[in-house]
Amino acid sequence: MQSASVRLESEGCGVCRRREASEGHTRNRGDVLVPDEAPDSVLHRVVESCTSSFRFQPSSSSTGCCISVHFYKAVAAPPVPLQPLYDGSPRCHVHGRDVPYKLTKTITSYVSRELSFLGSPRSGTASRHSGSADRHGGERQQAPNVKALVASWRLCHGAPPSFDGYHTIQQSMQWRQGCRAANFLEHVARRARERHVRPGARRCRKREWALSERLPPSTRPEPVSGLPQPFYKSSRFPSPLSPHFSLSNQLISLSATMKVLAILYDGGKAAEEEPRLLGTVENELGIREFVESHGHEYIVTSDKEGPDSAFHKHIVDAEVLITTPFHPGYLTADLIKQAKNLKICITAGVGSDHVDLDTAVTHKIQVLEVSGSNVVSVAEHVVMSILLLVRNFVPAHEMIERGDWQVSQVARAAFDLEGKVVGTIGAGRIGYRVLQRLLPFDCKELLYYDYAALPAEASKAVRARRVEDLKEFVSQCDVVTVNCPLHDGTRGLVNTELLKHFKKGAWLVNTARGAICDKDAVAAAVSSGQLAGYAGDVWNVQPAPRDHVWRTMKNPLGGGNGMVPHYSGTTLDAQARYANGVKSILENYLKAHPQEPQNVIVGHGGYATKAYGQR
Ligand SMILES: NC(=O)c1ccc[n+]([C@@H]2O[C@H](COP(=O)([O-])OP(=O)(O)OC[C@H]3O[C@@H](n4cnc5c(N)ncnc54)[C@H](O)[C@@H]3O)[C@@H](O)[C@H]2O)c1
Repeated sequence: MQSASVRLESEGCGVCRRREASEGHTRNRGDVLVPDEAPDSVLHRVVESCTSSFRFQPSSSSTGCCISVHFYKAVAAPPVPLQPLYDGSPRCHVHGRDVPYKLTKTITSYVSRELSFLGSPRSGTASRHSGSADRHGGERQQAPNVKALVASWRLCHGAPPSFDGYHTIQQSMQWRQGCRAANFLEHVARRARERHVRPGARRCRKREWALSERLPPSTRPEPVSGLPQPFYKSSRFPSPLSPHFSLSNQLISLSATMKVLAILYDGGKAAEEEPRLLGTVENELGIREFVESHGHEYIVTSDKEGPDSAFHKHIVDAEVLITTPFHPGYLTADLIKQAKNLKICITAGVGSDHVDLDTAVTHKIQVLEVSGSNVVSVAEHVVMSILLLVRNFVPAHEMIERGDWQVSQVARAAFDLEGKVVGTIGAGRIGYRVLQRLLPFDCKELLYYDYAALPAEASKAVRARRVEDLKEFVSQCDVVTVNCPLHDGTRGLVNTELLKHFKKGAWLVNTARGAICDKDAVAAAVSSGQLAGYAGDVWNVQPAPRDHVWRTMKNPLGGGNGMVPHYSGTTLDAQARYANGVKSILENYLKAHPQEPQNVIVGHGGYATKAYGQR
């Protein structure tokens, strides 16, 4: 028996091919058989679908994309087995990177499905144009060619092929990222959409796109026995039995709309006047056009508290969540459980403690932040806060505003930073930059407490000494600055007990996270004079309630408060950096490119950093 075959072959781009040739590696390929007795219309339909969707001509290949499609008539007698389309591992190398490879399989399964649903040659089912009655009416059996496909797949794989379209599509939605082929699919979808919104523009698939958009659920036929249910049940995809089903529709669906939800802070008039306030609801991180040009929905809100909030409402079907530490949308374990589509959380800034990271790990949700985007901004703020506390700046300025002039009143609590011992809890990106910036002040000593020791060269460069015991560390410092992330090991770290070990009259600066310091313990220590002052911009709840004790606490001399709203890491310079960073993380996600390793807090199913607790 002669067979017509459709061969889907992963051809690879020039870079991949050269690399693979040098490694002696051959690409995997997949053949889908069209039995010889299949009516020409079936083959015609497949070829037409593939050519229109992939825009490859029969027997042609392309190096513009990692997928090419070959059509040919095989003369070999069956069984011409289905070649494994991928090697069992869901990954391959593209441009030397480890990226998902499953997409080729997905395409093959679509083609298989096209074939199988177009009908059994024996039952004489129909061509594209004549077959709608056939596809809708009467009972259909699983087509013999499906069985043949399953059987030959079994021969090759020892397992049946996945005809479970739902499963495959779901997965390919994930695999889309990083796979060069996915770019192509997105391109196809985008072109289709563009054409749709520009009626009359060139000959196009506008009709198909419009139909798939309009297809009401009721037009989807009931499941057919013997075929997997989930595929039919998926509301995203028209049934293959529908007259509107086509490979190209499926491909468009593949890159269908996802919801990107951003929780940002209200910028009000300031944001209207200053477009560089990118982290605001008004200016939307400057990525609306980018997100929407990819056909995705972009929801931006500041309404984040309580079950009726926009955050709680939209998180249920959002695929991407963007939050900012300056106005954090708290993604609790409960919310994660409700967020069935959620794949990736992006922190517009640094510090992802507003996400329940352990639950994100178990739900395989990636958590990324724009590492380094505002570390200089914060380090500068830390140095400023140390100086304003040590030099008693705030009461001096308030005196001037009041119209008073009493030098002794403020000078009695003012000191030089020179000759003091300053220590940082956490010597990561920010902590280390603080040490670097303190170097010219000729402090008596610079100390750090961190479970990860600095490399010898790095600690030598800032002349910092590591102290391994926290109580011992604080007891040696005149100034303590907190620069570690908030996690189980640091929540409430600076509490009544630890404060007893501070030098009497020490200064404490915390720009890391409010909850690292016990609110009431700190307020008590400031008012008793155990701490000469406390400064920072982070609060245990944000926005801080009007009556938060840290707003008004004072030391016995009426000073010692350097609190400001959470803004040290959101200078206009920092906003430009983290908005860009969010965009490039999103871009990588959409294109399935690997993320920058330093941005990954939780990767696929595991922590990618050691900064959030010793593991
Ligand atoms: N106020 C702001 O605007 C702002 C902006 C950016 C970052 N931050 C906060 O600063 C934190 C640090 O940022 P980074 O970029 O320096 O992070 P980083 O990951 O570079 O450094 C964190 C350091 O803390 C250390 N650490 C973790 N747990 C510790 C513990 N229990 N004791 C001692 N050290 C510990 C880690 O080992 C690491 O060296 C962020 O997690 C965030 O919470 C605040």
